[in-house]
Amino acid sequence: MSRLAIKICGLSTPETVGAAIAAGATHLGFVHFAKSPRHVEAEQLRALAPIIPAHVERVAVLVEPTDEMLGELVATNALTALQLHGRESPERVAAIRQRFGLPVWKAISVKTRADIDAAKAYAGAADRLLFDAKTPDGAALPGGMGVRFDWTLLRGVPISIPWGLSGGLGIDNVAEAIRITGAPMIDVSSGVESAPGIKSVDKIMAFCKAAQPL
Ligand SMILES: O=C(O)c1ccccc1NCC(=O)[C@H](O)[C@H](O)COP(=O)(O)O
Repeated sequence: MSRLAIKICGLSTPETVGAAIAAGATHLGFVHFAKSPRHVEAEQLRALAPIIPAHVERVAVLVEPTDEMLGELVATNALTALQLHGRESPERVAAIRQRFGLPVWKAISVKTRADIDAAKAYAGAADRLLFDAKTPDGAALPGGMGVRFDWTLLRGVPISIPWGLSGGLGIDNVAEAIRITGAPMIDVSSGVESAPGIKSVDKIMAFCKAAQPL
């Protein structure tokens, strides 16, 4: 069985980036979305990059980004993937992948089984799907709100490209989420925070341990 991939999302400081790496995270997420308490600018990303070893992936999280915005982030040379967390169409996902030459992930907002079925449209366009909970209507953010969906919706669903599970994961439920879904990758943000946008070193450590019990 291959190793579980763990993405700690919404990082912004050297201390918490270091903690995620030490805890065994395989992927680090950096949110570039002005309304988010986790927003990082391209300059912050550039400054954090040197402390991240090459084997750890760095993923920018964006919501319906313009090409100009993408160009600025990709030019930092700090990234290994782009995660699109808005209403980007399969055509837009494919165009971004072709233009910027990085793997592109598509977040799929899930409330019902139909949302999961609709994700099939991204096969061939996205390099990875991230099944995340749909945030409430009118919410300020499309992710990072600690909302979970019914994990049993993923049971028995054939998914033809790499994928991950996200939304409302935390120290107390991550093992159960993996058991129910068989997710090869998990992603967490608010579940390892002490306040919105403030990552907790202790919670990052505990989460990674809970996800990979010996
Ligand atoms: O985290 C944010 O602030 C954010 C803002 C805009 C778009 C996406 C965002 N986060 C996406 C993520 O990948 C989160 O890790 C994911 O939604 C899970 O969050 P949580 O339920 O808090 O663990």
